[in-house]
Amino acid sequence: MSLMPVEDALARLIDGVQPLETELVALEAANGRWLSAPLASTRTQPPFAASAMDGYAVRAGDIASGIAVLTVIGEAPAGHGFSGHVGPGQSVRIFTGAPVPDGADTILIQENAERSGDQITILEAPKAGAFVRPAGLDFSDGEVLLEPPLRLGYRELALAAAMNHAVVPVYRKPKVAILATGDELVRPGANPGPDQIIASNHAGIAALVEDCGGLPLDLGISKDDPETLAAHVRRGLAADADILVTLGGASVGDHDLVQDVLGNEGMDLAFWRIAMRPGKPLMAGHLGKTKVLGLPGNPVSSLVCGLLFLKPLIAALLGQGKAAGGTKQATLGADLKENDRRQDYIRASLEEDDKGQLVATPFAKQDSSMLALLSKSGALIVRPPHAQAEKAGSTVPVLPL
Ligand SMILES: Nc1nc2c(c(=O)[nH]1)N[C@H]1C(S)=C(S)[C@@H](COP(=O)(O)OP(=O)(O)OC[C@H]3O[C@@H](n4cnc5c(N)ncnc54)[C@H](O)[C@@H]3O)O[C@H]1N2
Ligand code: MOO
Repeated sequence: MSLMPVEDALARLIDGVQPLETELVALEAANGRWLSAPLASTRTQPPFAASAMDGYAVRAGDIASGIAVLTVIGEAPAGHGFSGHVGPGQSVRIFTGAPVPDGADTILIQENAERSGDQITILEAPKAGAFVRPAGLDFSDGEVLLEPPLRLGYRELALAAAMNHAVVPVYRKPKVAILATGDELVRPGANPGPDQIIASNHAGIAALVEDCGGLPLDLGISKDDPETLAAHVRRGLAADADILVTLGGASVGDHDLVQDVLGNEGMDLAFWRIAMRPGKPLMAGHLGKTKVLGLPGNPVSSLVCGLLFLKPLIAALLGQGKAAGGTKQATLGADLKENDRRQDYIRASLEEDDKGQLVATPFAKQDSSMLALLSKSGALIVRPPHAQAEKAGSTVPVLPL
């Protein structure tokens, strides 16, 4: 049985995937969304030379000539500029954020002035231009400050607001329908029968979808019979899912019906069975406009395949092009034996040694049903097919989790 290399499968899955449509969303709803077009400022910020401190707007020339006392001729709070002109020997009471009045060019902070009526005595002379923010210090009208690929977070949203955008263009969230399969499965919180277990993959994959910027859609659990499975699949298609993820039923057992049922529904198969561990029975195809990803049932296989395949697929739909590999180099913390033909993703702890170097130590047990072990893992050590035995202390690529 030939198995497809991981890189080939990933390329087949991602190549030619076009980003989804753009929608305009209010800033309040845009946290975590992926920007779909460059965003230029509609303003210069600050739009005028502004005071950075509370104090007095003065003339640098007066200070240089050694004047010690100035007359206060008006006031400029933030939002209310002083409309007159500051002449020699004069100053204006000013507050942080207010426009520096015409004629003035320097701020004397109030701690360094003593006021008496409309006179101030300079206690400590400011440097010329002190505490004045020139117009455009932050950015200028027309400047492109945010560009895709970019996920909008708190800093970007504050900046978009300062640029005077109330709405931003973002890619529509990919809708990911998730369907678990198996007579043995019940939802978390239910009472399992004696031969049943709790369906766990759904919760993990849905969270991963959200982390990637997608919208998970729960299609529930289908029994292992073709009609029920087909009905669930049709519900996913009717909901206009961009991606249909099936969980389990992807292997070769008599009750692994997913591929047959999807085939009957008209799926074009792109690939099935990958040279990787965990995750060998991974399957992909498309049903009309809906991309289909069949993840293996074993929980760790499901989540690792989600990370390696579903995540880049969602990224491509959100305009991120080819997602980077994301591996780092780490020192191996224990010996590894030689690898077979499947690319291995070995669950490992990840720690920093006293020199700040990452150390990845593989766990002894690697069964693909062990979720507790996965949650303890800091990284997956990536072992290419047929990799030679490796001694502790050598350098290996790791995928931090
Ligand atoms: N004769 C062979 N048997 C198997 C092969 C093979 O090549 N030849 N491949 C094995 C590998 S590798 C994997 S991975 C599994 C995956 O098979 P399926 O995708 O068909 O998954 P199921 O058989 O439905 O389930 C496997 C296992 O995972 C549990 N499961 C399923 N769904 C969930 C869920 N949503 N939440 C939690 N646990 C789930 C299920 O109860 C089984 O224990 O096949 C091997 N067999
Ligand atoms: O691929 Mo399976 O995921 O080895 O358990």
